[in-house]
Amino acid sequence: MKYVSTRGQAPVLSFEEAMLTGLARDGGLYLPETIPTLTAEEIAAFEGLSYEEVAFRVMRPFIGDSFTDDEFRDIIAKAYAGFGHIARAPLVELAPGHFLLELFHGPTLAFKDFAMQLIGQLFEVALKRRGERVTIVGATSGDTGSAAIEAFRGLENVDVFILFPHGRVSEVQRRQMTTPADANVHALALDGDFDDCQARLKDMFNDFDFRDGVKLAGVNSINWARVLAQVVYYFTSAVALGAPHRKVSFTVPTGNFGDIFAGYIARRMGLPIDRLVVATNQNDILHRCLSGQGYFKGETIPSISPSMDIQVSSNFERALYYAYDQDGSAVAQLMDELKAGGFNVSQGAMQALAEAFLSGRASEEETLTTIASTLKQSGELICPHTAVGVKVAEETRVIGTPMITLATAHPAKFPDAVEKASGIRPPLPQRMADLYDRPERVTRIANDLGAIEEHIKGHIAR
Ligand SMILES: Cc1ncc(COP(=O)(O)O)c(C=O)c1O
Ligand SMILES: N[C@@H](CCOP(=O)(O)O)C(=O)O
Repeated sequence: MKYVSTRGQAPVLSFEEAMLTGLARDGGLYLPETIPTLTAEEIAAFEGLSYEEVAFRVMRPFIGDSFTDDEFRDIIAKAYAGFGHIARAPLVELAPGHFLLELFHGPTLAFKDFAMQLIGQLFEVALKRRGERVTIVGATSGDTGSAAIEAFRGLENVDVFILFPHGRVSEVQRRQMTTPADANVHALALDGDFDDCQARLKDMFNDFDFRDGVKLAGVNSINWARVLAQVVYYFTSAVALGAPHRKVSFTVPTGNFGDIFAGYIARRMGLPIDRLVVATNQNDILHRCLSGQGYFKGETIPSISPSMDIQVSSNFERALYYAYDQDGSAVAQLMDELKAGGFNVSQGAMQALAEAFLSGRASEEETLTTIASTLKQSGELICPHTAVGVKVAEETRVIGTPMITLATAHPAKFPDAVEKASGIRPPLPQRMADLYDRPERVTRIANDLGAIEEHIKGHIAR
């Protein structure tokens, strides 16, 4: 299995190399050269299997010879052992035909744990075997950062630096990043928004002296392994509702487009997905683009679903690559135009995107109302990101086809918004009950590439 860049100018790599490399050296994102498929019989056979076994069968064809079967099974087992639910990703019925896929039973209470716990194990095995050490830098709007810290804290061969937008994450998210005491963990509060954090991260990858000097690695969904791990729960949930014998639809609260893109991959692997719906908050650049208005950056307005406050949606580049018939130079041209403010999508590519995705948006008011109405109708207390999904799913689902909305975070990560909407302040799980009492450790940093690079160079373990 070989991996190629969306911009067509970077070395072709193995799974392990692509995972450790992060951003391609031409600025693009790695994708498998071909997408393996599963037959209807192979998918039907997932029924009744453990999450771990399905994870093995779905991901194995993408791994090539980077890990042996025994190694890979062992890694998967360790990755999900700490989840607080035996099903790992349980389904809950909200209303007849509308289901929530609860993705918040991992250690940091968001869907990011599914991929991050896995790649923590994958990195550890690969780095030990190679005798290498890496510097992981991550950009976060709140959830990737805490999941990465949890997955990599205390590991011998890794330093972790997380850039988060100062004042734009929830207090729980911030404390999850600033309270771990491990020496290899560094939380950096950047003066800017998430797009600034992600832009500086990509700048670091494109600064080859720095990149090679610190052995930079990435665990954002830049990293293909992150997306791959998220493909699995599309299969487990769809099969639980009758796939491949019937179609199912998904609505995905979306920001950086990694989670919905994993659904797109599941469909291309053979999972019969009917509707794949992108749900955005008031930062609705993706909804506007999928509605035919081009992809033009605006100001990011802070919302009550802060993890989705994103304008430059990294994985949309991967969707564009397929929409433009895998033409790397066309994608590179669009990404150049994006630097100058945005681009229009060609008619053919727009048609391909429209065949793949539907979209919708929820305003702040609609998000609050949905938290309240969902509680009233089903007894489920949901986080604001999930509420964006539920609202859009209700508008786009069709009778006769089950709709699965991805519940991407636990409501306790966003207690202020949830309390405002429902009157209930969701408590943190017992194991995190002292989060507000733990001392914080954080460095405030300017939105300046040189300053960030100097800080990292001065703080990596030698
Ligand atoms: C809770 C939550 N919901 C939804 C999203 C959006 O997911 P994605 O960035 O994969 O589109 C994020 C951020 O990634 C998130 O943290
Ligand atoms: N919402 C994310 C943003 C980063 O997304 P990623 O999937 O590329 O890591 C977050 O919570 O940090």
